[in-house]
Amino acid sequence: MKTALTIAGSDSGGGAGIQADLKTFSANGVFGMSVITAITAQNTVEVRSVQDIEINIIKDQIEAVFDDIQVDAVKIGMLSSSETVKIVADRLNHYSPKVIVLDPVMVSKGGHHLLKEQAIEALKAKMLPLATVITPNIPEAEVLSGMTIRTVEDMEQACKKLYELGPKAVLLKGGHLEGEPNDLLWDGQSFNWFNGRRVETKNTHGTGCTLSSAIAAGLAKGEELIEAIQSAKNYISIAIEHSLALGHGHGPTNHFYELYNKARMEER
Ligand SMILES: Nc1ncnc2c1ncn2[C@@H]1O[C@H](COP(=O)(O)OP(=O)(O)O)[C@@H](O)[C@H]1O
Ligand SMILES: Cc1ncc(COP(=O)(O)O)c(N)n1
Repeated sequence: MKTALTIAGSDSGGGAGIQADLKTFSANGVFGMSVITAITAQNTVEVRSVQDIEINIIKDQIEAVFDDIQVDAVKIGMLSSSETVKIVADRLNHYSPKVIVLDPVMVSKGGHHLLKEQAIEALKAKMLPLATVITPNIPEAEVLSGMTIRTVEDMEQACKKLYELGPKAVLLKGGHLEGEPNDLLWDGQSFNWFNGRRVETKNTHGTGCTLSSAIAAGLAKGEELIEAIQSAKNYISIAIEHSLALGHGHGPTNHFYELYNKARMEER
């Protein structure tokens, strides 16, 4: 079985972070492993508190996995501090996994900062150049590129600017713009659009985590980047369409809709 490792924060509410990543890996047929960088006390409404995990423990988790188990793809989410960015980058440089999908998580849907401002420069300098693909949303791409993004032309320009920072490809997610949620890929050669249909729902907690983990799962299975993104886009679209109205804020997506649906059909 192919494997994927998430290096990210824990979401007690279960919809984003490590929990979303492991559910996504499982739903997409790869064996999931995790390195926890921070623990968030979080639900669908808010992040109440955050404890960063000690740097040595982050290092030990990464080494424990890589020293023993084949890692077919790495997905990176919440990194929280510049110290965490640096140790993760250092260890990934050492083990050089074939695939690194970097979701440059910065702020939760409720507005809580999940990456300290002082860590943004370290993320740009140390992590972006290691990535097979980065998956920023519009606000994250604005911070990383230093430009405002309102139109399709802005999206194209931002992709090119982010590509200059060193990743092999940039997938800029259009979910935060008005209109259809279309995502744009730039791989230094050409643009590819992955189009979606907007679902009118507030239950979008963990959509970014889920998309990036699904891309990592596809790449772990040996799919080409475009194929992996297309199947991840199909997966997240279904997960949002059947999202769950749990909690009082932004509910989670439905990671196992297809499996539950198949099981129900077979029962009939
Ligand atoms: N309401 C929606 N309906 C359908 N797809 C959506 C919706 N909102 C976001 N998406 C898609 O979900 C994925 C995650 O995007 P986004 O919500 O922008 O990320 P993030 O969680 O990092 O802010 C993207 O493919 C985006 O186009
Ligand atoms: C621990 C953790 N990591 C990431 C996110 C971002 O979630 P989203 O995918 O909705 O941007 C989150 N809310 N909590």
